[in-house]
Amino acid sequence: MVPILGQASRSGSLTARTIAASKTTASSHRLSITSLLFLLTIASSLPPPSSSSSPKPIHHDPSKCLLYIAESTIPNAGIGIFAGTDFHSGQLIGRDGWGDPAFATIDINWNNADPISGARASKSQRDYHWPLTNYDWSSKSLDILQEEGDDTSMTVVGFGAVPNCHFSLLNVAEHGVSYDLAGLDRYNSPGSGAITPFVNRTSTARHDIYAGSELFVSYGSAWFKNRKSYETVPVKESYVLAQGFLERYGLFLLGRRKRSEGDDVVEKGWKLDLVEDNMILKEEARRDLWELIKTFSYVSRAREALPLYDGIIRAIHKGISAVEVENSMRSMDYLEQYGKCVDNIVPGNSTIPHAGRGAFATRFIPKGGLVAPAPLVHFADKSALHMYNETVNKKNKIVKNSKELLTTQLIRNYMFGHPNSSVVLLPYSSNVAYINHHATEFNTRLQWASDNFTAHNEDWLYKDVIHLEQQWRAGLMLEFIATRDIMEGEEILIDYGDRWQSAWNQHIQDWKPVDPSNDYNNYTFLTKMSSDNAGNTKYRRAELFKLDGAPLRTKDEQKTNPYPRNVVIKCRVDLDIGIGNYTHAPKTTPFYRREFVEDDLIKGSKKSHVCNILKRRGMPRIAFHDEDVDVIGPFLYTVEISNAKKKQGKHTIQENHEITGVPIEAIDLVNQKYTSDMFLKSAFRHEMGLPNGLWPEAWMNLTP
Ligand SMILES: C[S@@+](CC[C@H](N)C(=O)[O-])C[C@H]1O[C@@H](n2cnc3c(N)ncnc32)[C@H](O)[C@@H]1O
Repeated sequence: MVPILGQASRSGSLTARTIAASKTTASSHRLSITSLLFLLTIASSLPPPSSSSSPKPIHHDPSKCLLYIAESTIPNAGIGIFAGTDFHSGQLIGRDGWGDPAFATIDINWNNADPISGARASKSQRDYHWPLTNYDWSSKSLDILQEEGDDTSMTVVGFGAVPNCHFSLLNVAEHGVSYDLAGLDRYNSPGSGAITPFVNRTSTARHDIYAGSELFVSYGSAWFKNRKSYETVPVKESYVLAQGFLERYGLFLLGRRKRSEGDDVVEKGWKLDLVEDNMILKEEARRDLWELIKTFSYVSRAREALPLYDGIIRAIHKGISAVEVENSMRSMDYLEQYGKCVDNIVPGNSTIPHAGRGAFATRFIPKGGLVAPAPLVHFADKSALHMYNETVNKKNKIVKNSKELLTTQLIRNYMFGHPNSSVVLLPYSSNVAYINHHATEFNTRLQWASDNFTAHNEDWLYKDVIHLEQQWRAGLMLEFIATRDIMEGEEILIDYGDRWQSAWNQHIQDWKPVDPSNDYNNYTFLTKMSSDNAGNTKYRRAELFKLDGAPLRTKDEQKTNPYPRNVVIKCRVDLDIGIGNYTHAPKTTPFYRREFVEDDLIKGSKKSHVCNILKRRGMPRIAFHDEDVDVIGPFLYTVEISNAKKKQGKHTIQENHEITGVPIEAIDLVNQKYTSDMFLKSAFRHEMGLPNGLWPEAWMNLTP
């Protein structure tokens, strides 16, 4: 993912009203600045651009390579991802089993803070090199209920990282992740805590997609609005404004521009008159005018959304997105010649003990063939991945203890590195993160991208680490190549190298399962949690209390039969339902009581609140006559949510809620921060190695 780049310059802040009254000498070849300003500001809020609809039937052909990476159709946007066949509306993008993993990075600013003052590093100031800044997702956006740490950011490789965002062409919808430990348990596997449990993030087609189309996902308008260097990139509303502008421009070309409010000159069918002979400006003048509009120094997102000159009339007739779609397709010949297939592997359960998941071939791959491309995000300084214990500084502030390095972020296990180099590399295309190691029975090897592919700057391999540090955009690529014929269904394996193998051997030797009768001391390595653990009984993974089908315990029952301290109860309810706006901040905390409604589940999926269970009631017995069994229906719960904070204008309002009739689907038991397996002291951490001779000499800046 390298988002669309807009022009960086911006000047002035002209408002529509102040200049809309300017008169335009439309017949004149030379345009005055006021007429230009008029044109620049007549944008109005007409309906959004209509999407193109093609009569061509959709034909999904799973025998083809379903997805390619290739140079994006957006200028300067690096690589993008393209459909290799048609996809029906709603269809999974990829094939069965396809789903991307997400990696939680924890307290990255705190861990990179100044060790003396405790001043946190800031991502936006980029005072440490954290190139995933532009790839991070919030836990909420991935439907994750369990916050792993105080400040968690999620990196999603594959569809969370490769596709670009183009708000008028969004054709792919992304979904939440699942939580799944792949059977690696702290009580039975040395692999526990070494792999990510956040997996299977799927993507589906928002509408029918034709082969050759570039795929676009939404980063959300806020992504662009929060980043200075993207201040001119069009967001959703920019296309509405630009389309409105075009409609008025079309009238202007016919000499029928609106003179004042209420002047109804937009008669039906006027667009049919938009032919050369009817236009009041000659072709050359129209071209100059458009050139002026597109290059005038007043830059805005809406202006950047306007089409190029050749697309104006089509955009007026069919909508801007219809024109953009035409420009965002690549031919199959192009994709086969210049693209790289990312559909040769899918995730599955690994054949290797304790490894978790692996990657499996979807088709026969001949010896020497491309298994998968691996575009890379480079980290110039791997110490950014360090995680420290805490200490108290002179000002009584909890800061990192830079002398007590505890471990490194989990994502390190998914990176390539070298002990003599501060550089580490994260492959970010789909499914390559799942490729496991075998020292002898590997069937795949790595090489640098060989054909000057757009995503790979070979010269970076010969430049030093300082040069790499200055590059904030991804620009390197490895390729996974078959070392022998690989059959459909075989697990893809590479050799991570001798150092990785020795580290794993040592880990297996040292590893001991957690003692289930006394593991509260083990469940986190951070002393910041230890006061919370004091006197606690034991740890049991939260979700298990729901899976075993037992009714959830009420607050009263928990007095004698408590859940372990690592368990947090969360309710998915929408606290706005039935509550209007406040005209002023209330003096006492308002209390609301109501019955659970279906809308809670729909809207509440992203609104999850820590809650208490007050009461439980069983549903009447239900008889399934066809199966001739009686079953007890699920329980319904009364829950309380205390001191829920709500922002309204400049006020922060606290409310208390009691909601009755809450079904089990809306109640989640999640693990408290810092208590999941990735925080085990014993969890394995080691980067993967590249084959001898592949790691660039120019990056060897450390002595081991
Ligand atoms: C790049 S990831 C591979 C995908 C990973 N298996 C998963 O489920 O997400 C590398 C990690 O997988 C596990 N792994 C890979 N090869 C392994 C092997 N041969 N034996 C045990 N664990 C392995 C280790 O935890 C390693 O740190």
